Amino acid sequence: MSLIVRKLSVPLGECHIVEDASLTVEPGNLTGLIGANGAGKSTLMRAIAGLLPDAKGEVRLDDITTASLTPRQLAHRLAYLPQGQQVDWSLTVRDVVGLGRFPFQGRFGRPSAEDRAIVEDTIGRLGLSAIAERAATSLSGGERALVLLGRALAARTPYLFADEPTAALDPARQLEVIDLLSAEAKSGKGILVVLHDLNLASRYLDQVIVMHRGRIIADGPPAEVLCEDTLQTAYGITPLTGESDGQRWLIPWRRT
Ligand SMILES: Nc1ncnc2c1ncn2[C@@H]1O[C@H](COP(=O)(O)OP(=O)(O)OP(=O)(O)O)[C@@H](O)[C@H]1O
Repeated sequence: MSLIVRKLSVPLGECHIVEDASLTVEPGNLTGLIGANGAGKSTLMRAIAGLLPDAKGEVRLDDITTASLTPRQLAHRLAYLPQGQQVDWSLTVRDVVGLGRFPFQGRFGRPSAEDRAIVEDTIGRLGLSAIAERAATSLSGGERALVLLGRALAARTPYLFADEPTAALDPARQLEVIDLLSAEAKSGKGILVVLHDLNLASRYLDQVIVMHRGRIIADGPPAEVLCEDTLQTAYGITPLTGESDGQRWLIPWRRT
């Protein structure tokens, strides 16, 4: 059981934004997609999530081709947190998190007791209880990012995609969210996250996939993949690395 992507390409006119991408997201693993701005990470994630009809290639979710699933069937298996999403709806924080349960309700169905319990649990885990009744449009950037992550988590799908879930967060919240995603993975979910923070990638990811100009140039455990050569190709940087508490840390040190 896993999410397997084979030779996925996203055409744009005569060229490709993503070309021949093959990867596997294993349940139990926190898998990261990294690479420079414009490398194709969000496009690849959106294509895997079935949001780009022009994409070519195959995506199999636990041995089922996603092309054969209805949007609702796919939403039962995969939740997707887009990059930097705004909230324009006049809903409370609790309502926005509750939208994550929508695919599990009938057309005119009301949230079940289980739906409500999952929403409260998600709000609690993300530390949002104190603002649960606030209008979502009144939130700070970091609060909004947590609420939208809550919506994706509340779906409780076996696979979760999150595009830069830590980008708007302060350092403590970044650690909190990556710890939470790590715990979700350990509980058996297959999680794919886009990250720009190489230190979080080095310390927390089980598997790192590096993109460069629309192609995957490396895929493996952080200790192997986050090496000088790959980081130079991907970003044109030299890292500074070290070890603390048995974990390897890594910070971008100079441009090369
Ligand atoms: N509809 C489109 N039309 C033209 N160019 C596009 C379109 N969608 C994406 N691109 C281009 O494709 C490239 C990859 O975009 P993508 O958003 O996947 O990058 P990314 O790796 O997620 O970048 P970032 O780290 O900046 O979020 C970028 O150069 C982007 O401008």
